[in-house]
Amino acid sequence: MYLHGTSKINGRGYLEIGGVEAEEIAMRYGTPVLVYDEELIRMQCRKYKEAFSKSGFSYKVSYASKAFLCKQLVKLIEEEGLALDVVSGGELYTALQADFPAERIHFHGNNKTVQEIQMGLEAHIGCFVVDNFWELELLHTLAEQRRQKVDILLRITPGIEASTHAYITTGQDDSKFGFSVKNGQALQAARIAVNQPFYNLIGVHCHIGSQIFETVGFVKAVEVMTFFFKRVQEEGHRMHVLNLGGGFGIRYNEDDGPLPIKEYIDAMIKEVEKAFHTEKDLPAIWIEPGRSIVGEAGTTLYTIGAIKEIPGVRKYISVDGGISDNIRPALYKARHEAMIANRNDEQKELVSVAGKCCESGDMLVWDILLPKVRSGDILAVSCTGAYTYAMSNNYNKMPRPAVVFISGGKVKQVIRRETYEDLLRNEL
Ligand SMILES: Cc1ncc(COP(=O)(O)O)c(C=O)c1O
Ligand SMILES: N[C@@H](CCCC[NH3+])C(=O)O
Repeated sequence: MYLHGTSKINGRGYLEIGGVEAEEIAMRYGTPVLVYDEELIRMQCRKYKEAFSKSGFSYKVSYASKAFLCKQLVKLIEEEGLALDVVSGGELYTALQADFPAERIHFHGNNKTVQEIQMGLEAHIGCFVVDNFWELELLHTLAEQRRQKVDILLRITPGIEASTHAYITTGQDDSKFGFSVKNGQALQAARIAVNQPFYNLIGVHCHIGSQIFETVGFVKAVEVMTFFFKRVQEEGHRMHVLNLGGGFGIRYNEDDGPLPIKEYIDAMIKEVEKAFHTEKDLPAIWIEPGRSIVGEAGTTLYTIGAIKEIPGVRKYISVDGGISDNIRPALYKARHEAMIANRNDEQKELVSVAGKCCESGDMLVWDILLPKVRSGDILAVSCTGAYTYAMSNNYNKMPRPAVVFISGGKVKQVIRRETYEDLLRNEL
């Protein structure tokens, strides 16, 4: 297993994260437990800021909170000086409960409800990213009722489709998100926005996809976005924000080849500079990474229970979690790496790791070489920091795991494990 951040194999041959043995964490908090390497999260935040600050460009780095959100993480993001991207009332509520400065929050989403918009208006968040004509009208009506002027970005579909490893430029935008540049709806939306008295159209936004390993898609997006940006300015309306979204890839397994953060940012900056002739015309670049801030920092620890061998077919080792705490392998065929945290025997055997949910598809890792395991061993699955807890569920009435942050040898529980009572909390 590739070791990220402060993870290492110690002298005993055991996995250590942030100076603490994984086995000790498992014993103290039970399993499954999601362990975050706090130093690695902070390092990722700083890498983004450094990439921009050295360029002299005006910028804003927002953490896309959909990847993982809890109050303690909000505090960390605040301390690191990042802004926050939310996509729902629940995410906004969490941020506000953790006292995140509202003016540093922007609100995404293709179907914000009246209640969610009201919440954002009441909190005086930094801006809304308006996604469609319905919202363009609704948000303005609600802002007008409150006599409150709001800053908005328009979410634009630049017509670039990003897949995991490659890019295909699509002729037409078939997406539930945003206004298409190609069919003219983006320009139509901009014209409406600039004529609305309670709107201040400060810029445009796009997001081309997630887990991207190349710069070419971002560069193409900048081409389309700067073209559109200038087109709106030609009509006499000045904007100053170009939000290019998130999507920067991470290393889940040996086949993944993400670029250093600086390379993505440099490529974007270079292309933006190309499009504007004078420095005073340059917009601020905003980005909103999620996965690359928290993904590699997360490791899930499980206890191995049943071991089943089908001679000549496969050996299954089952753990005390599964699709309820990490749906990514089942949903995207995502390949996470794993290791036995409390032993490092030389001799390895091929096994597959199964979850305990009642689905044949509840497999965490297929075909992996592990030391000969025993029931009670601790299995560590790496790179589980993004879109795992955030997408967790109570299928089979599985309680959600505990979450801990580790830094400098200190473990801090940030989310307690759900109890069976929690599972019935809302039942009448
Ligand atoms: C609008 C928007 N911004 C940011 C992100 C974060 O993307 P990632 O986690 O890949 O950085 C997403 C998710 O794909 C998104 O939809
Ligand atoms: N949830 C997905 C990515 C979605 C990104 C959000 N728009 C994942 O785990 O990879």
